[in-house]
Amino acid sequence: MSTIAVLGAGAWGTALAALYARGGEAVRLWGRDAATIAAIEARRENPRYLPGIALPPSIRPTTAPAKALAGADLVLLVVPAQSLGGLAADLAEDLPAHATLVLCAKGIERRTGRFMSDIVAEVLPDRPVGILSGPSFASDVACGLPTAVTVAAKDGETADALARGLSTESFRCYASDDLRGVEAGGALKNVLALAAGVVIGRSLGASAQAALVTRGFVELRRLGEALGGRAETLMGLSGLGDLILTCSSPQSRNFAYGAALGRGEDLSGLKLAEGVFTAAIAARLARENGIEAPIVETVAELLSGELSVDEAAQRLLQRPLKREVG
Ligand SMILES: NC(=O)C1=CN([C@@H]2O[C@H](COP(=O)(O)OP(=O)(O)OC[C@H]3O[C@@H](n4cnc5c(N)ncnc54)[C@H](OP(=O)(O)O)[C@@H]3O)[C@@H](O)[C@H]2O)C=CC1
Ligand SMILES: O=C(CO)COP(=O)(O)O
Repeated sequence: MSTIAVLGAGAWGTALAALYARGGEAVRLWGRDAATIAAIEARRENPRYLPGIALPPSIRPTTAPAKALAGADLVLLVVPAQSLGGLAADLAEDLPAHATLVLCAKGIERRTGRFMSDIVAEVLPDRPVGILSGPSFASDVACGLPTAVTVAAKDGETADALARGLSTESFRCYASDDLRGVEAGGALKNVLALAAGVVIGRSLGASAQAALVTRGFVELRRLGEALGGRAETLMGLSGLGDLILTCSSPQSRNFAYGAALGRGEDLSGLKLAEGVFTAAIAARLARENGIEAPIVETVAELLSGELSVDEAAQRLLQRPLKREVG
């Protein structure tokens, strides 16, 4: 049995806590919001982020990071990408010496262009670090529905050990030593899910959706490779797999955000959509690396208000014709 500290009591942190508690691990769930933690303690439910899903009674919720971390073998960091640096710095002194960190956010730090593993390597150097990414909606996982994801680390043995430790009967983890490929896939698919949502929200049709997702995947692969990932990783669960999931389901918050944008609705009060924070920095990284990424760039300009939805669609349709491959 492992002792697992899950840091971040949002939808994904709560779902992972439920998954591993059900699997018989000792799970502590840390959240900064006292009301949410009190509700989990009292009602075995996270009413704010996973309403209606019963949580195992063995989860130990807390607002004290030191309590969550004491004796932990695995520490799952499950806060939004833009908050990871601050949280990692705050934890430094309470982290058990032997604990392996598993980074679960999907994004790129918008101010610096750092990936999640870069942030943690700077703030907590010399720590074993893994990335967990792949098609996995929190509510599915929290309910025990099956899926498969990728767990990556810099070296294959650490990745293998993490994949064994993090797999359960319903949650199948494949190991990878392509850390950058896995984190790039997870971050970039969110930007493309926004675009797919816009297509559906603006009623441009299922054909346009399929065309956009396919050309979006070309961009994900090109940019992911330019940033150091491997093509086969980007074609795996954390790239193509998660792209298929989030570009086709309104259950995806990124897709739902894009759909609301496409319908011209008020966007305030929507749930976390990581692609909103990643789009501009992904577009910048593409430009800096000489990568053609018109969909990513268009999403960034749409979000910044430089383009309207119809102008964005026209811009993509009116690009010069070219060969499909090459
Ligand atoms: N939901 C999903 O299906 C999946 C999500 N992910 C990824 O996991 C990450 C987290 O997403 P998710 O849990 O869904 O997001 P939610 O919006 O559901 O929850 C975010 C949680 O992080 C907390 N938080 C935010 N900022 C900080 C901070 N500075 N310090 C401490 N806690 C903080 C929030 O606390 P508070 O309530 O106090 O604001 C909240 O508990 C994202 O990168 C997402 O892409 C990955 C796979 C699946
Ligand atoms: O990453 C996810 C599923 O794999 C969750 O996607 P959303 O953040 O778009 O809801």
